Amino acid sequence: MYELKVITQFAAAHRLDNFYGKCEALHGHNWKVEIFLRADGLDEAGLVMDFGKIKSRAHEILSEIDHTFLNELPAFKTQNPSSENIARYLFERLGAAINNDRVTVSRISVWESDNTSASYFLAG
Ligand SMILES: Nc1nc2c(c(=O)[nH]1)N=C([C@H](O)[C@H](O)COP(=O)(O)OP(=O)(O)OP(=O)(O)O)CN2
Ligand SMILES: [Zn+2]
Repeated sequence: MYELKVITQFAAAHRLDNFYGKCEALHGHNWKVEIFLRADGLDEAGLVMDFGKIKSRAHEILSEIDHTFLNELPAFKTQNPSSENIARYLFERLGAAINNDRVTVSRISVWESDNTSASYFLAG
């Protein structure tokens, strides 16, 4: 099994409803995003997938949330833009854009700070 990791980032504002603490208030983060891909085999170039293609797909999707107020986006109208929900959202969006019969987005980790992250990943 092969695994790739691409690190990217976005900046956005959010607040957490039903959270009784300072994160109820509007504030922002520079989120670091780790994208993990897995494949059993390689393509004819010996790659899981071109890093450039992964970065390009990620840029397209992250540009929709970069420098936004996450709570106002359709994806987060009915669920808090917590790091957990952002990780699942990006897992689903990037999976739809990248997965093929050989390659799978296997994990997304989003880091709100140097010390705190949340991940969504394929079980098993
Ligand atoms: N499991 C989660 N916990 C928290 C999330 C989250 O997305 N998932 N988010 C927050 C807030 O977004 C908040 O901005 C971060 O809070 P916190 O780490 O407590 O605050 P600081 O970055 O200021 O760090 P300190 O060093 O503790 O001051 C909260 N929790
Ligand atoms: Zn926050």
